[in-house]
Amino acid sequence: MERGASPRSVTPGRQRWDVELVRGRPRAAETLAAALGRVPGITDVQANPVTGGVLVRHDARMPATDIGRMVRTAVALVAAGTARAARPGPPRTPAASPPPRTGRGRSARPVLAVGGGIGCAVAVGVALAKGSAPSRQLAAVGAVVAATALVLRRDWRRAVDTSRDAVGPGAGRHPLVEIVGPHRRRLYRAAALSIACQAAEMALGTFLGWTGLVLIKGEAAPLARLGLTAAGAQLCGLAGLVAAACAAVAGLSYASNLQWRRLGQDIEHDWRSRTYRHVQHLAPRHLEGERTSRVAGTLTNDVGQLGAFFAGPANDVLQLATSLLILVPAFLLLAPQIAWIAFLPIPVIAWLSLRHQDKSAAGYARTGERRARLGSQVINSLEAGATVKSFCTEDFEAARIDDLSEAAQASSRHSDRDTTRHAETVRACTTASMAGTLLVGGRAVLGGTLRFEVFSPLIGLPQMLLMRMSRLGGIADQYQRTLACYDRVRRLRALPVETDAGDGTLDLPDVRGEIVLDRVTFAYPGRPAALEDLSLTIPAGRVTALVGATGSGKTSIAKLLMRFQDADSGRVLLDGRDIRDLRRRSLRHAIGFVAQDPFLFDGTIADNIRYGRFDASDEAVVRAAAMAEAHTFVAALPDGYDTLIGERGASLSGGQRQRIALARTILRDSPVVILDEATSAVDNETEAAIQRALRSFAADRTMIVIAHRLSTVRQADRIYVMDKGGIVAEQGTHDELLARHGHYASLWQIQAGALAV
Ligand SMILES: Nc1ncnc2c1ncn2[C@@H]1O[C@H](COP(=O)(O)OP(=O)(O)OP(=O)(O)O)[C@@H](O)[C@H]1O
Repeated sequence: MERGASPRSVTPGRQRWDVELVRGRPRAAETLAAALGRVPGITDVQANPVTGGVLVRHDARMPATDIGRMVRTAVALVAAGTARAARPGPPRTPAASPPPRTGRGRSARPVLAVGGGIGCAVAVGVALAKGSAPSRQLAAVGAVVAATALVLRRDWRRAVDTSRDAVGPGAGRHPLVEIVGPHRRRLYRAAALSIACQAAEMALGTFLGWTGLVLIKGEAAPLARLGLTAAGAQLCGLAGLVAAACAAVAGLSYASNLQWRRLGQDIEHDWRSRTYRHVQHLAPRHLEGERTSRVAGTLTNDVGQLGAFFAGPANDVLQLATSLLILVPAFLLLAPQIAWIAFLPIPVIAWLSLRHQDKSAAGYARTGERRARLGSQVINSLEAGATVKSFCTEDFEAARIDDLSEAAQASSRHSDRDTTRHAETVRACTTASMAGTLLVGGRAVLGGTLRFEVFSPLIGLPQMLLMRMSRLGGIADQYQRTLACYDRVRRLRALPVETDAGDGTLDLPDVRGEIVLDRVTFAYPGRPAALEDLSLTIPAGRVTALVGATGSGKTSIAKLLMRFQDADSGRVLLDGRDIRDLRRRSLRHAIGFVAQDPFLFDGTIADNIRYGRFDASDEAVVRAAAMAEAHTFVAALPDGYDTLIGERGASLSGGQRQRIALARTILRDSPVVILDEATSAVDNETEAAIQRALRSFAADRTMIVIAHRLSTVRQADRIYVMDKGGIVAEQGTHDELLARHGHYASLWQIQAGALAV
């Protein structure tokens, strides 16, 4: 690895890099992306601060080594800039400085914080050295509280700042506030119940302490003050109070746990639905760069973690805070001389937890990334089961998973070591504080400055608190995981959805279906042009065929018509209207499309044919199936149209799948139909039958047939023969093209077997 940047994959026009510098640093990621984006020939740069991955798309004609050099130079420059920014020194140039914040400048904050901290420390020092006993104790506890507040405030602000640096919805608010979103009411309800439960638990602890006092000293003073003077009466009274407190704790704990869990589930459901809806509306080009399993991982695991944090650790934090709010005043009031030692570990633990969080952030991001890669490979290998078996590469695949699993395990091992060390340090702090409270409190009791009856009930309470605090390590861990997951969710939601510049609609019965490509040039990011200055006309109500060399841009034309992609220059017109002036939904309703590799859903055959026209009658389904030559084989199945076909239609043959997909498009009855190699997997005889059936279907609509098998397009009204680089080499009817003795004619001869004779 060179200066923290190493190439992960290099393909023509595209390189993926792992850049340590940007991991966990959104600003550095943005700067690097902006710097590289300005390099001529680089068309697109995406730098992911969560994973440290940098995707560079560039002109495929540029040598990969040049791009590599530029990436390394840019990383070195950004690293130098980051180091300069981190050092105190001359102010940065305005271009490199972050935008000014509102109110007091950001740079003033540390100075104020340090100034304030020094001021507080001096005040505390003076009070401790010169003050009276109560003021000394107050100052000590005040220092503990102030230190805790400073540490927590720093973390809160940092999370908000990171959020502000980020892109997408919710940027600028604390992630936890953003995660709760519209469920604040339930959060408040759950919090109120938790607080009440905590108070009941404290009361129970106090009553148990008093019971001990009655047994040891014969009476508990607070009860005597209430009129219960006899030990027996006090014990009976205490039994009642303990029973009531127990019932209250049980009831409140049940209700609050239920509320927290419901909150977790609501958050999970809400984020999953919203994010999934967003993903459904993403522009296809944005999803092409993402691995499906990675997106699925975000929608399941990451979103699950958002809910899980509120179902568990958030409740723990609140209980801890409530305990503190009750105990700090109680101690200050009743036993100020031991308050500082009882609460001393709080800022220490808070600081340790946040330092752990700093250290573990990159680790979690790395582990998440490696797990995503592992998950993706597992799914890929399973889906490629037949290929793997036919190539006898089971061992190779197993070794591949082994390696990825090992890498994921190694990075979690590292994080686990840190997490365990942190948890144990926290436990050591809490135990030390417990011992310290006992010793200092015990000395105060022996010295007569603290009454035993006060010390006795109080001693159990901080223990309860400290036990809870020992969980702070785990809570910080969960918090960190949640932030990492939230970041991934937010990045997914920041990908742009399809928007409509125009708001034109189409009245389907009025669509004639004339399509014109007017000097269209189109290139996939970082690739040479797939279509170059292409002009062609597809007449309305006719069958037009696109044939020609593989990779000559036939499918790309279909994608432009459907607006899965947009032309870089030139226009695509439908009935004389630029399709960019139309609403996408309206345009897509007007076009039926059978893709080269059609997707069938896990469900019945009827469900799949009905997909997109869910209200179609059974008769209409059967008619469409008959037209696609599917009815005979479907009717022969034991369950007919109710046959379950498995994931992606796994229990059907390739040709059967194609016919179901064709029936689905026929049922949709759109005025324009594009068949992209729609019958490539069916035998010649069946295809001829489909052609005959489609003739009546095509009578009043525009059909575009993309095919390699020329017999499929023989009857077309016009045939365009495409050549590499998306240009039209020849055009005409089948007979006209044969008469030209050009490319089409030789293709026909090859396919007809004439040359073989
Ligand atoms: N998603 C993509 N990203 C980058 N390049 C792509 C993408 N899809 C297609 N291409 C490239 O665009 C060019 C045209 O591809 P297209 O699929 O339109 O060709 P085609 O004529 O339909 O090929 P075939 O007959 O093999 O289906 C090819 O060079 C291909 O590699």
